[in-house]
Amino acid sequence: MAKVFFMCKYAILKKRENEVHPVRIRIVGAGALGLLFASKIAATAAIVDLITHTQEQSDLLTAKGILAVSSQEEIVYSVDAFSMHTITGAAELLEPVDWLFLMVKQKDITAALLQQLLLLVTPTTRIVCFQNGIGHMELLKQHFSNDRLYAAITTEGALKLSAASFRHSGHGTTWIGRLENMSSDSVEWDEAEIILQTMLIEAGFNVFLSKKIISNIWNKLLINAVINPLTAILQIKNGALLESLYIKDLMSVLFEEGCLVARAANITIADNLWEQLIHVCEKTAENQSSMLKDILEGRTTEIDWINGALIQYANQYKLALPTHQAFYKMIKHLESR
Ligand SMILES: NC(=O)C1=CN([C@@H]2O[C@H](COP(=O)(O)OP(=O)(O)OC[C@H]3O[C@@H](n4cnc5c(N)ncnc54)[C@H](OP(=O)(O)O)[C@@H]3O)[C@@H](O)[C@H]2O)C=CC1
Ligand SMILES: CC(C)(CO)C(=O)C(=O)O
Repeated sequence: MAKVFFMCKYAILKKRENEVHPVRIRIVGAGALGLLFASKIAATAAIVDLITHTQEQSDLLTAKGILAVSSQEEIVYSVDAFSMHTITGAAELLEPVDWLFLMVKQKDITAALLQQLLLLVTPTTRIVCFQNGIGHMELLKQHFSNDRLYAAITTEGALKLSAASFRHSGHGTTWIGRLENMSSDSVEWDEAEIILQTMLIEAGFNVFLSKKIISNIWNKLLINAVINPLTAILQIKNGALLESLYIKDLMSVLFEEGCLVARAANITIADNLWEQLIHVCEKTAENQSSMLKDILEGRTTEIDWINGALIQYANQYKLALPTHQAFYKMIKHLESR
């Protein structure tokens, strides 16, 4: 039987005694990624709270903590959790935070959520968006200035098992970067950014600060735009994509069409991006992609922000993306069943 450990606030508070100002993090979205980051951060000297969608989930998390499940052990992390609906009526009761991590899906970034976010931050809170795909940062920019907006790209893998438990399905790397333009030689990371990176490394994440986050976002987008729709339509795990020459041909066509758009948008594509794509399939061979999971569980997918977004850019540049168009329509059909 797996061993169960309890990480309680008492131990964490004791650890904080000598600290001048522990970094404060607020995580919006207590799904797979939110539970992973909240639990690992809760085990450091940082202070973290979680904003859930429902009252039921915040009550459960407050009472029982987050259960991190692995094949060797189960660990319970105690966290503060509040539901979005309760706190928007009494946001002044929340502690101010240094960083807000936005960990909802693309479809959840609605006008209402953006209004609610305004209540969860102070003018100095910086916001980091972890979504796969593109389109979300444009929405965020309508409400927050560029100098406090960050994007993150992560290859961590997390699976939500229940409202208060998750499995860390794959260790990866996370790149965090300011949205405002940074020329590669003139960058000095400020103290808050270094503190955040140090804390996340202490929490067990492999984290880099990136001067080219837009290019990181697009490079991951080009990978997701191949793996996600193919695995979702064929209903196979990521590794199985590499087992057929026919599928590899399709991967290559999707990849080349995606690169066409990225080049038109002036994005730097990594020289070895195709090799990276193959490596992702190998490294996550046993995983179901997020799009396959969404389809199997009857949820809408992030296709509109992945292949759909590429198609929109292509229209703007008058480029044809017939294969992405076809896959987009097939996923939309599967979503509508
Ligand atoms: N999981 C992973 O391994 C990775 C995920 N990502 C990206 O991270 C993002 C999140 O993914 P993931 O964690 O898997 O998704 P999940 O669906 O597991 O989590 C999203 C969470 O956001 C909550 N939510 C939705 N709307 C609101 C709201 N208005 N207020 C508060 N909470 C809300 C949902 O609550 P409810 O379900 O109750 O509606 C849900 O708990 C996605 O864009 C994904 O592409 C990137 C890399 C890896
Ligand atoms: C990289 C990949 C394809 C891993 O499954 C992913 O990000 C996803 O499933 O959305």
